[in-house]
Amino acid sequence: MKIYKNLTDVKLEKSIVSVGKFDGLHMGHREIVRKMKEKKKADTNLVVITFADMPGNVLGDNDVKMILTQDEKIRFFEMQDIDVLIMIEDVKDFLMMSAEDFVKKILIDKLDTICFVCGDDFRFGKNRIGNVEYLKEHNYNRFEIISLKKIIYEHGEVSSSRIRECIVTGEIKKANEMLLSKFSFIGVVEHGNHIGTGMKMPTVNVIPDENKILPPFGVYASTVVIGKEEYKGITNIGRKPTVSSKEKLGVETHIFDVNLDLYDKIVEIKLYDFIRPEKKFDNLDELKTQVDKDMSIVRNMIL
Ligand SMILES: Cc1cc2nc3c(=O)[nH]c(=O)nc-3n(C[C@H](O)[C@H](O)[C@H](O)COP(=O)(O)O)c2cc1C
Ligand SMILES: Nc1ncnc2c1ncn2[C@@H]1O[C@H](COP(=O)(O)OP(=O)(O)OP(=O)(O)O)[C@@H](O)[C@H]1O
Repeated sequence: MKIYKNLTDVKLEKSIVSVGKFDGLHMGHREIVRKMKEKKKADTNLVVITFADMPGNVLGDNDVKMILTQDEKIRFFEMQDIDVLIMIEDVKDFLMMSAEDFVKKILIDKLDTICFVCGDDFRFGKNRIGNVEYLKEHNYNRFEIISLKKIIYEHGEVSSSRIRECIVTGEIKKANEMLLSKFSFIGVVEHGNHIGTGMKMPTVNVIPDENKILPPFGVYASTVVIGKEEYKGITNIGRKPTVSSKEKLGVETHIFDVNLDLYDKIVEIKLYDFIRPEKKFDNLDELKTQVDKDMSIVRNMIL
Protein backbone atom coordinates (compact mmCIF):
# COMPACT_ATOMS: atom_id res chain seq x y z
CA MET A 1 0.00 0.00 0.00
CA LYS A 2 1.35 3.42 -0.95
CA ILE A 3 0.92 6.12 1.68
CA TYR A 4 0.81 9.88 1.08
CA LYS A 5 0.66 12.57 3.79
CA ASN A 6 -0.78 15.23 1.50
CA LEU A 7 -2.23 15.57 -1.98
CA THR A 8 0.62 17.56 -3.52
CA ASP A 9 2.43 14.75 -5.32
CA VAL A 10 -0.56 12.50 -5.90
CA LYS A 11 -1.32 11.67 -9.53
CA LEU A 12 -3.21 8.45 -10.10
CA GLU A 13 -5.25 6.78 -12.80
CA LYS A 14 -8.63 5.05 -12.61
CA SER A 15 -9.27 5.43 -8.90
CA ILE A 16 -12.09 3.97 -6.86
CA VAL A 17 -12.27 6.44 -3.99
CA SER A 18 -13.74 6.94 -0.54
CA VAL A 19 -13.16 9.80 1.91
CA GLY A 20 -13.75 9.95 5.65
CA LYS A 21 -12.42 9.75 9.18
CA PHE A 22 -12.60 5.96 9.19
CA ASP A 23 -11.86 5.81 12.89
CA GLY A 24 -12.19 2.17 13.88
CA LEU A 25 -12.95 0.59 10.51
CA HIS A 26 -16.39 -0.40 11.74
CA MET A 27 -19.25 -2.31 10.06
CA GLY A 28 -20.21 0.69 7.90
CA HIS A 29 -16.63 1.41 6.83
CA ARG A 30 -16.12 -2.26 5.96
CA GLU A 31 -19.23 -2.17 3.77
CA ILE A 32 -17.73 0.81 1.93
CA VAL A 33 -14.43 -1.07 1.43
CA ARG A 34 -16.36 -4.17 0.29
CA LYS A 35 -18.18 -2.12 -2.37
CA MET A 36 -14.90 -0.55 -3.50
CA LYS A 37 -13.37 -4.02 -3.89
CA GLU A 38 -16.40 -5.19 -5.87
CA LYS A 39 -15.57 -2.48 -8.45
CA LYS A 40 -11.85 -3.26 -8.55
CA LYS A 41 -10.26 -4.33 -11.84
CA ALA A 42 -6.61 -5.06 -12.67
CA ASP A 43 -5.89 -1.50 -13.84
CA THR A 44 -7.74 0.39 -11.07
CA ASN A 45 -6.57 1.78 -7.71
CA LEU A 46 -8.47 1.53 -4.44
CA VAL A 47 -7.87 4.92 -2.83
CA VAL A 48 -8.87 6.08 0.67
CA ILE A 49 -8.48 9.70 1.76
CA THR A 50 -8.49 10.07 5.52
CA PHE A 51 -7.12 12.36 8.23
CA ALA A 52 -4.14 12.24 10.56
CA ASP A 53 -6.26 13.99 13.22
CA MET A 54 -9.99 14.26 13.83
CA PRO A 55 -11.51 17.17 11.88
CA GLY A 56 -13.43 18.23 15.01
CA ASN A 57 -10.15 18.55 16.95
CA VAL A 58 -8.62 20.68 14.24
CA LEU A 59 -11.54 23.03 13.56
CA GLY A 60 -12.83 23.38 17.11
CA ASP A 61 -11.29 22.87 20.51
CA ASN A 62 -12.52 19.27 20.89
CA ASP A 63 -10.12 16.65 22.09
CA VAL A 64 -11.67 13.50 20.68
CA LYS A 65 -9.51 10.46 21.37
CA MET A 66 -9.24 7.97 18.53
CA ILE A 67 -10.21 4.31 18.31
CA LEU A 68 -7.27 3.81 15.94
CA THR A 69 -3.92 5.57 16.12
CA GLN A 70 -2.38 6.60 12.80
CA ASP A 71 -0.20 3.47 12.72
CA GLU A 72 -3.12 1.22 13.56
CA LYS A 73 -5.24 2.79 10.83
CA ILE A 74 -2.47 2.25 8.28
CA ARG A 75 -2.16 -1.37 9.33
CA PHE A 76 -5.92 -1.97 9.15
CA PHE A 77 -6.22 -0.47 5.65
CA GLU A 78 -3.23 -2.51 4.53
CA MET A 79 -5.05 -5.63 5.70
CA GLN A 80 -8.06 -4.55 3.60
CA ASP A 81 -5.90 -4.45 0.43
CA ILE A 82 -6.32 -0.71 -0.16
CA ASP A 83 -3.76 0.37 -2.82
CA VAL A 84 -3.28 4.02 -1.85
CA LEU A 85 -3.91 5.65 1.54
CA ILE A 86 -3.80 9.44 1.59
CA MET A 87 -3.60 10.40 5.26
CA ILE A 88 -3.93 14.18 5.19
CA GLU A 89 -1.75 15.93 7.76
CA ASP A 90 -2.90 19.48 7.06
CA VAL A 91 -6.51 18.68 7.91
CA LYS A 92 -7.60 22.33 8.20
CA ASP A 93 -6.40 23.18 4.71
CA PHE A 94 -8.21 20.15 3.28
CA LEU A 95 -11.47 20.99 5.06
CA MET A 96 -11.35 24.59 3.80
CA MET A 97 -11.31 23.43 0.15
CA SER A 98 -14.54 24.23 -1.69
CA ALA A 99 -16.75 21.34 -2.79
CA GLU A 100 -16.14 22.37 -6.41
CA ASP A 101 -12.34 22.28 -6.02
CA PHE A 102 -12.52 18.92 -4.27
CA VAL A 103 -14.43 17.38 -7.18
CA LYS A 104 -12.45 19.05 -9.99
CA LYS A 105 -8.92 19.29 -8.61
CA ILE A 106 -8.79 16.21 -6.43
CA LEU A 107 -11.30 13.62 -7.62
CA ILE A 108 -10.97 14.36 -11.35
CA ASP A 109 -7.51 15.89 -11.94
CA LYS A 110 -5.40 14.11 -9.36
CA LEU A 111 -7.17 10.80 -8.89
CA ASP A 112 -8.91 10.27 -12.25
CA THR A 113 -11.81 8.92 -10.18
CA ILE A 114 -14.02 6.37 -11.94
CA CYS A 115 -16.10 5.46 -8.90
CA PHE A 116 -16.79 7.21 -5.59
CA VAL A 117 -18.22 5.22 -2.67
CA CYS A 118 -19.71 6.82 0.46
CA GLY A 119 -22.48 6.61 3.03
CA ASP A 120 -25.72 8.39 2.11
CA ASP A 121 -25.03 11.16 4.67
CA PHE A 122 -21.54 11.92 3.32
CA ARG A 123 -20.70 15.66 3.41
CA PHE A 124 -17.62 17.40 2.06
CA GLY A 125 -16.12 20.73 1.07
CA LYS A 126 -15.95 24.05 2.92
CA ASN A 127 -18.90 24.42 5.31
CA ARG A 128 -19.89 20.83 4.39
CA ILE A 129 -21.74 22.12 1.31
CA GLY A 130 -21.13 18.98 -0.78
CA ASN A 131 -23.27 15.86 -0.47
CA VAL A 132 -24.34 12.92 -2.63
CA GLU A 133 -26.75 15.07 -4.68
CA TYR A 134 -23.99 17.61 -5.29
CA LEU A 135 -21.64 14.86 -6.47
CA LYS A 136 -24.27 13.56 -8.89
CA GLU A 137 -24.81 17.03 -10.35
CA HIS A 138 -21.16 18.10 -10.49
CA ASN A 139 -19.22 15.02 -11.53
CA TYR A 140 -19.01 16.03 -15.23
CA ASN A 141 -20.23 12.49 -15.97
CA ARG A 142 -16.74 11.33 -15.17
CA PHE A 143 -17.43 8.89 -12.35
CA GLU A 144 -20.04 6.63 -10.83
CA ILE A 145 -21.34 7.47 -7.35
CA ILE A 146 -22.33 4.67 -5.02
CA SER A 147 -24.01 5.83 -1.82
CA LEU A 148 -24.81 3.23 0.79
CA LYS A 149 -27.60 3.29 3.33
CA LYS A 150 -26.14 3.60 6.83
CA ILE A 151 -25.63 0.21 8.47
CA ILE A 152 -27.77 -0.24 11.57
CA TYR A 153 -26.86 -2.12 14.75
CA GLU A 154 -29.41 -2.54 17.58
CA HIS A 155 -31.82 0.17 16.36
CA GLY A 156 -29.17 2.81 15.71
CA GLU A 157 -26.73 3.79 13.00
CA VAL A 158 -23.22 2.49 13.41
CA SER A 159 -20.75 5.35 13.75
CA SER A 160 -17.30 5.87 15.23
CA SER A 161 -18.81 8.27 17.78
CA ARG A 162 -21.22 5.60 19.01
CA ILE A 163 -18.39 3.06 19.29
CA ARG A 164 -16.24 5.57 21.23
CA GLU A 165 -19.10 5.97 23.73
CA CYS A 166 -19.21 2.19 24.20
CA ILE A 167 -15.46 2.05 24.77
CA VAL A 168 -15.36 4.78 27.43
CA THR A 169 -18.26 3.21 29.29
CA GLY A 170 -16.62 -0.22 29.20
CA GLU A 171 -19.10 -1.82 26.79
CA ILE A 172 -16.28 -3.56 24.97
CA LYS A 173 -18.38 -6.45 23.66
CA LYS A 174 -20.82 -4.05 22.00
CA ALA A 175 -17.97 -1.94 20.59
CA ASN A 176 -16.38 -5.11 19.20
CA GLU A 177 -19.63 -6.15 17.55
CA MET A 178 -19.89 -2.83 15.73
CA LEU A 179 -16.19 -2.90 14.85
CA LEU A 180 -16.48 -6.46 13.48
CA SER A 181 -13.11 -6.92 15.16
CA LYS A 182 -11.71 -6.44 18.64
CA PHE A 183 -10.86 -3.05 20.12
CA SER A 184 -7.09 -3.30 20.41
CA PHE A 185 -3.79 -1.65 21.17
CA ILE A 186 -0.86 -2.13 18.82
CA GLY A 187 2.49 -1.17 20.27
CA VAL A 188 6.06 -2.02 21.13
CA VAL A 189 6.59 -4.06 24.30
CA GLU A 190 8.34 -1.93 26.92
CA HIS A 191 10.09 -2.82 30.15
CA GLY A 192 8.01 -2.61 33.35
CA ASN A 193 9.34 -2.74 36.93
CA HIS A 194 9.88 -6.52 36.70
CA ILE A 195 7.73 -6.96 39.83
CA GLY A 196 5.36 -9.10 37.75
CA THR A 197 8.09 -11.61 36.99
CA GLY A 198 8.79 -11.93 40.74
CA MET A 199 5.04 -12.50 41.26
CA LYS A 200 5.21 -15.38 38.72
CA MET A 201 3.03 -13.25 36.51
CA PRO A 202 5.27 -11.83 33.79
CA THR A 203 3.49 -9.20 31.72
CA VAL A 204 3.96 -7.45 28.40
CA ASN A 205 3.68 -3.68 28.80
CA VAL A 206 2.46 -1.41 26.04
CA ILE A 207 2.15 2.36 26.56
CA PRO A 208 -0.90 3.64 24.67
CA ASP A 209 -0.58 6.62 22.32
CA GLU A 210 -1.75 9.83 24.02
CA ASN A 211 -4.45 10.26 21.36
CA LYS A 212 -5.84 6.77 21.84
CA ILE A 213 -9.23 6.33 23.47
CA LEU A 214 -9.16 4.29 26.69
CA PRO A 215 -11.79 2.08 28.28
CA PRO A 216 -12.27 2.34 32.06
CA PHE A 217 -9.18 1.34 34.06
CA GLY A 218 -9.49 -2.32 34.96
CA VAL A 219 -8.96 -5.93 34.06
CA TYR A 220 -10.00 -7.40 30.71
CA ALA A 221 -10.07 -10.82 29.05
CA SER A 222 -7.75 -10.50 26.08
CA THR A 223 -5.62 -12.12 23.41
CA VAL A 224 -2.19 -11.08 22.23
CA VAL A 225 -1.20 -11.29 18.58
CA ILE A 226 2.52 -11.76 17.98
CA GLY A 227 3.36 -12.23 14.32
CA LYS A 228 1.03 -14.95 13.09
CA GLU A 229 0.36 -16.42 16.55
CA GLU A 230 -2.47 -15.40 18.91
CA TYR A 231 -2.35 -16.21 22.65
CA LYS A 232 -4.98 -15.97 25.36
CA GLY A 233 -4.25 -13.65 28.27
CA ILE A 234 -5.48 -11.16 30.83
CA THR A 235 -4.89 -7.42 30.62
CA ASN A 236 -4.82 -4.63 33.17
CA ILE A 237 -5.28 -1.09 31.91
CA GLY A 238 -4.36 1.63 34.37
CA ARG A 239 -1.70 3.03 36.65
CA LYS A 240 -1.10 0.12 39.09
CA PRO A 241 -2.02 2.12 42.23
CA THR A 242 -0.91 -0.78 44.46
CA VAL A 243 2.69 -0.38 43.31
CA SER A 244 2.88 3.42 43.69
CA SER A 245 0.94 6.58 42.97
CA LYS A 246 3.39 7.62 40.26
CA GLU A 247 3.13 4.74 37.80
CA LYS A 248 2.79 5.50 34.09
CA LEU A 249 -0.45 4.65 32.39
CA GLY A 250 -0.05 1.26 30.77
CA VAL A 251 -1.71 -1.69 29.09
CA GLU A 252 -0.22 -4.71 30.77
CA THR A 253 -0.95 -8.29 29.75
CA HIS A 254 -0.11 -11.64 31.26
CA ILE A 255 -0.12 -14.27 28.53
CA PHE A 256 -1.21 -17.70 29.76
CA ASP A 257 1.08 -20.75 29.66
CA VAL A 258 3.97 -19.38 27.59
CA ASN A 259 7.37 -17.97 28.37
CA LEU A 260 8.38 -15.55 25.62
CA ASP A 261 10.94 -12.77 25.43
CA LEU A 262 8.90 -10.03 23.78
CA TYR A 263 10.76 -6.84 24.70
CA ASP A 264 10.85 -4.40 21.76
CA LYS A 265 8.56 -6.63 19.69
CA ILE A 266 5.34 -5.26 18.16
CA VAL A 267 2.24 -6.88 19.62
CA GLU A 268 -1.50 -6.34 19.30
CA ILE A 269 -3.52 -6.61 22.53
CA LYS A 270 -7.17 -7.36 21.71
CA LEU A 271 -9.79 -6.76 24.40
CA TYR A 272 -12.78 -9.10 24.66
CA ASP A 273 -14.59 -8.39 27.93
CA PHE A 274 -14.41 -6.33 31.11
CA ILE A 275 -13.71 -8.35 34.27
CA ARG A 276 -13.34 -5.82 37.14
CA PRO A 277 -12.15 -2.27 37.85
CA GLU A 278 -8.52 -1.59 38.79
CA LYS A 279 -8.09 -1.28 42.57
CA LYS A 280 -5.48 -0.19 45.11
CA PHE A 281 -4.67 -3.23 47.25
CA ASP A 282 -2.92 -3.03 50.65
CA ASN A 283 -0.04 -5.14 49.40
CA LEU A 284 1.16 -7.23 46.47
CA ASP A 285 0.02 -10.50 48.10
CA GLU A 286 -3.58 -9.31 48.14
CA LEU A 287 -3.26 -8.18 44.55
CA LYS A 288 -1.84 -11.58 43.60
CA THR A 289 -4.77 -13.39 45.31
CA GLN A 290 -7.26 -11.26 43.34
CA VAL A 291 -5.36 -11.70 40.07
CA ASP A 292 -5.38 -15.50 40.54
CA LYS A 293 -9.19 -15.32 40.79
CA ASP A 294 -9.36 -13.07 37.71
CA MET A 295 -7.20 -15.51 35.79
CA SER A 296 -9.37 -18.50 36.57
CA ILE A 297 -12.42 -16.56 35.33
CA VAL A 298 -10.67 -15.68 32.06
CA ARG A 299 -9.21 -19.16 31.58
CA ASN A 300 -12.78 -20.50 31.62
CA MET A 301 -13.97 -17.99 29.04
CA ILE A 302 -14.10 -18.95 25.39
CA LEU A 303 -12.49 -16.09 23.47
C1 LIG B 1 -4.52 -9.26 35.42
C2 LIG B 1 -3.89 -8.12 36.14
C3 LIG B 1 -4.62 -7.39 37.06
C4 LIG B 1 -4.05 -6.33 37.73
N1 LIG B 1 -4.81 -5.63 38.62
C5 LIG B 1 -4.25 -4.60 39.31
C6 LIG B 1 -5.01 -3.85 40.25
O1 LIG B 1 -6.22 -4.05 40.43
N2 LIG B 1 -4.39 -2.90 40.95
C7 LIG B 1 -3.06 -2.60 40.77
O2 LIG B 1 -2.54 -1.73 41.43
N3 LIG B 1 -2.33 -3.25 39.84
C8 LIG B 1 -2.88 -4.24 39.11
N4 LIG B 1 -2.15 -4.92 38.19
C9 LIG B 1 -0.78 -4.46 37.91
C10 LIG B 1 0.24 -5.10 38.80
O3 LIG B 1 0.44 -4.27 39.89
C11 LIG B 1 1.51 -5.25 37.99
O4 LIG B 1 1.28 -6.22 36.99
C12 LIG B 1 2.69 -5.68 38.77
O5 LIG B 1 2.99 -4.71 39.70
C13 LIG B 1 3.88 -5.91 37.84
O6 LIG B 1 4.27 -4.75 37.17
P1 LIG B 1 5.56 -4.73 36.25
O7 LIG B 1 5.27 -5.46 34.97
O8 LIG B 1 5.84 -3.27 36.03
O9 LIG B 1 6.64 -5.40 37.01
C14 LIG B 1 -2.69 -5.99 37.50
C15 LIG B 1 -1.96 -6.70 36.55
C16 LIG B 1 -2.53 -7.76 35.88
C17 LIG B 1 -1.74 -8.51 34.86
N1 LIG C 1 -23.04 2.92 9.43
C1 LIG C 1 -22.56 3.23 8.23
N2 LIG C 1 -23.02 2.58 7.12
C2 LIG C 1 -22.53 2.89 5.90
N3 LIG C 1 -21.61 3.83 5.67
C3 LIG C 1 -21.14 4.50 6.73
C4 LIG C 1 -21.56 4.23 8.06
N4 LIG C 1 -20.90 5.05 8.90
C5 LIG C 1 -20.10 5.81 8.14
N5 LIG C 1 -20.24 5.49 6.83
C6 LIG C 1 -19.56 6.12 5.71
O1 LIG C 1 -18.16 5.84 5.81
C7 LIG C 1 -17.42 6.97 5.31
C8 LIG C 1 -16.50 7.46 6.40
O2 LIG C 1 -17.28 7.82 7.50
P1 LIG C 1 -16.70 8.58 8.77
O3 LIG C 1 -15.69 7.72 9.43
O4 LIG C 1 -16.23 9.92 8.37
O5 LIG C 1 -18.01 8.73 9.68
P2 LIG C 1 -18.60 7.91 10.94
O6 LIG C 1 -18.16 6.50 10.98
O7 LIG C 1 -20.09 8.17 10.92
O8 LIG C 1 -17.90 8.62 12.17
P3 LIG C 1 -18.34 9.78 13.15
O9 LIG C 1 -19.25 9.17 14.15
O10 LIG C 1 -17.02 10.19 13.76
O11 LIG C 1 -18.97 10.84 12.30
C9 LIG C 1 -18.46 8.03 4.91
O12 LIG C 1 -18.73 7.88 3.53
C10 LIG C 1 -19.68 7.63 5.73
O13 LIG C 1 -20.89 8.09 5.16
